[in-house]
Amino acid sequence: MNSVLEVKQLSKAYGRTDAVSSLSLDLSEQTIYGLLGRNGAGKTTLLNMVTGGIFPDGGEVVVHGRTLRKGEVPPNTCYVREKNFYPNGARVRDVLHMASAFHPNWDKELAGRLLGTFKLNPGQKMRQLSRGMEAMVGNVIGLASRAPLTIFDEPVLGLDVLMREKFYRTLLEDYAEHPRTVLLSTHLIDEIATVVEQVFIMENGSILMREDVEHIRERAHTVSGSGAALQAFVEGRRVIHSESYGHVGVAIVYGELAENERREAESRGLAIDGVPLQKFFAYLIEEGQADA
Ligand SMILES: Nc1ncnc2c1ncn2[C@@H]1O[C@H](COP(=O)(O)OP(=O)(O)OP(=O)(O)O)[C@@H](O)[C@H]1O
Repeated sequence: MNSVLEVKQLSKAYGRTDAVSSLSLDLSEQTIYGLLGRNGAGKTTLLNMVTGGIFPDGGEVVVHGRTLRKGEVPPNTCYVREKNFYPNGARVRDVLHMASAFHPNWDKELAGRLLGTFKLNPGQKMRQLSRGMEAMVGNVIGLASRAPLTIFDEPVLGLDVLMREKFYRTLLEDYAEHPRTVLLSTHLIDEIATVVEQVFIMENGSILMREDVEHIRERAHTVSGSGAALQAFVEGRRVIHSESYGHVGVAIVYGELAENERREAESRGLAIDGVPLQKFFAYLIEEGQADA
């Protein structure tokens, strides 16, 4: 598959803070990706460099095969920021109209329909919108742009559960008919687990893991039982996290478990369960910090 975005050894420091350090990643066409990381992990700094908002200290950004020059905004890309500044007095319809001028694939009919779906009044002034409604205007732009590379930074922040679900459902429906590359940056993995195909887990300005969501589900296990049996079972495996309560222990193990390995665990009185992705993500980051 063709590469839509290549980030090569990208770095950006603010004073002594390495917001992004020598980070590389690549996104292929027609795939939905998640960029996951806690507050301050460096996601927004990375996205700002990818979309030409800030210039890196080092490294390269290649969008649709072209290296971005200083100050250049990447072509065929829509970036829905977490925070936006709108002209004074601008109304929802004005903001959509402005956005339509930047995106050659803009679907006016879809934009109009989405305003209805998300209960937005086109005549309302932007500064009168709630935080969630303002985020939704950005999301309408991201969806209606149909840009070959569409990036959403924390798209559901400030939205209620119903609106979050509506946004994800609409994204998937539109993606099914108009596949493109979508990157969703968030700190809420469970919410996007059914939407994204691959995730990049970011911490301290670096990528800790790049993995298919399905693989994470298949490979992340909670193994629990007597401490001695658990100790023997996890020997040689990747243990992301472990806890013990007296003689009983719980370990989060990452890796494939064959049928005979499961049977072996059961015969030792160990129970094997899945791991909620948000928990896995938190443990992985803890492990990364312990290793650092
Ligand atoms: N303009 C700036 N000046 C100084 N430090 C900054 C600036 N922007 C970001 N940083 C620092 O760089 C690091 C990464 O911040 P960044 O906003 O990229 O993280 P993030 O993953 O997007 O976090 P969040 O989810 O909270 O938005 C943080 O330590 C932050 O304090």
